[in-house]
Amino acid sequence: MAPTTSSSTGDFTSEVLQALSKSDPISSTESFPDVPFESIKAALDRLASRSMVIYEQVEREDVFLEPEAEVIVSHGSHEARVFEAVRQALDGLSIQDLEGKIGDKTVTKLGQGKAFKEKWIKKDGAKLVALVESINDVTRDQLKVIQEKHTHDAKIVADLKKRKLLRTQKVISFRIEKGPKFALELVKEETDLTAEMLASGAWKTATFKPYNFKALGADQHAGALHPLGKVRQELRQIFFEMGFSEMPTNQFVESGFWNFDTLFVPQQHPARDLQDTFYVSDPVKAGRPGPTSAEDKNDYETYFKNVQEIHENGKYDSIGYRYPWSEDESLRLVLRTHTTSVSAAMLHKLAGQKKVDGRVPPARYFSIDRVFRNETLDATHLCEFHQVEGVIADYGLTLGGLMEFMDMFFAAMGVTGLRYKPAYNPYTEPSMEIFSHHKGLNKLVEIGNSGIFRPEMLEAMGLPKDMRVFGFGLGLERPTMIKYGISNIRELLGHGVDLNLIQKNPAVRFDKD
Ligand SMILES: N[C@@H](Cc1ccccc1)C(=O)O
Repeated sequence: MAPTTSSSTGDFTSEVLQALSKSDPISSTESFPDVPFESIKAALDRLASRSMVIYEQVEREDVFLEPEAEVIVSHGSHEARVFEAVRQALDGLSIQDLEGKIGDKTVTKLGQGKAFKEKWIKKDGAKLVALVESINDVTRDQLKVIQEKHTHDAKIVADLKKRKLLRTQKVISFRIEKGPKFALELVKEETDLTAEMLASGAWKTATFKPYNFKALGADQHAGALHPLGKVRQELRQIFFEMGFSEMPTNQFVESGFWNFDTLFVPQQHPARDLQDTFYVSDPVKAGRPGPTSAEDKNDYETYFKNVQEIHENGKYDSIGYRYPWSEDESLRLVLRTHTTSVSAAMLHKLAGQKKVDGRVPPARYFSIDRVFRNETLDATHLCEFHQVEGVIADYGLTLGGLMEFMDMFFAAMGVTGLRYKPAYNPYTEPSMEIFSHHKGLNKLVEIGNSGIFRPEMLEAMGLPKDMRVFGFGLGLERPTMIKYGISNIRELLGHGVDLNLIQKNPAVRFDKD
């Protein structure tokens, strides 16, 4: 790289050092009136970081001439011009002639007044005559000083300002003095210790640049949390605080058995149609349900048979659906349409768990994970979404208790004033859709689905007759969109997501109604 001179790089360090060697301290605006503020500041920072100079910023008010004052400096004050015109006319001047000579009515008028007051001229009949040989044009002299120095005696400045001849302007300058390591030359500071320096021994005399611990550092392009992940985390916290434990939902593909049959969804149910469910084409079928680990001692064979029987012939005081149940249909692989398939597996395991005080212990489970439905895509629907699911298994549960629980759960999310509407699910009876009043839309919107699981489902698993199980489900996307003010689901999930939105959305959110 070609060597560059200091002025071509805009580096004023050597100019500053030169100026300081001649007088100390100096003022930046006096020593370098034409150098831009930023260049001076950059040079001073460099020098100060090496203790070569010490500087401080000072603010002062400079005065500048108004256009009228500029005219006075070049032509004399009004009164001086009047006096000069009168003095030059050896036997006096009429007022009209004076006006003609000066060529400006206001200057003539104001100047006359002041010249009279100063006793420089007087009226002699119809004429004006001079009273003195010469005068001192004090105003002009004062303005000349100010034009050069931009400052003067405070009283003079105040007077001239009152006469609207001056304006003031704030000027920022630096007061600069020599620092403890002052020198005329800036020593090159090394930023790296190189192999050459070690080999030549140059490291012994080199000056190293100190670390700048105040530097902000380069942008790290670190990962950012997705809004869905953040709201999911908030919900997990609510569940944990309410005594729930998390279900394993890491299996997106289920058999029809777990996704539908265990939940008493008949094999002809429209939800199982191709239009609603994604079936897996390879492999088409799962094996029969069985233990998920070596420790899993549950009886899957009996359960499988019970499910078949309750569908086909009825059992547990239920007449069932009475249709020829197909094992092939039950073993077809599907992308799970809800996480209730996992709830079913967990409740089945609960039934086989060791009894506590002679009975199946109460339990609370939740999950928040992906489900898949063959939906027509639009601004609020994708063919996959995240389902928030909860189940509570206990004795003596009532529908009123479910409503009270849902009120509490949603209140923890900041949603109050719930309304319930009777609904239908094949696996719950009674079932309720949950609504909340949406202030923005000014109407009730559905925010969840819930119910008490049917005995056909629970007793097939082997759960005791007097155990009741609440279940509920809601989407994670809708509350997230409301909380983050996103109106199109495609901006939240999928390839249309704006990464800026993900990176910029706040870590702390002030929820709006
Ligand atoms: N599975 C239901 C939610 C639900 C779960 C449990 C009981 C009742 C309803 C849904 O997908 O909407």
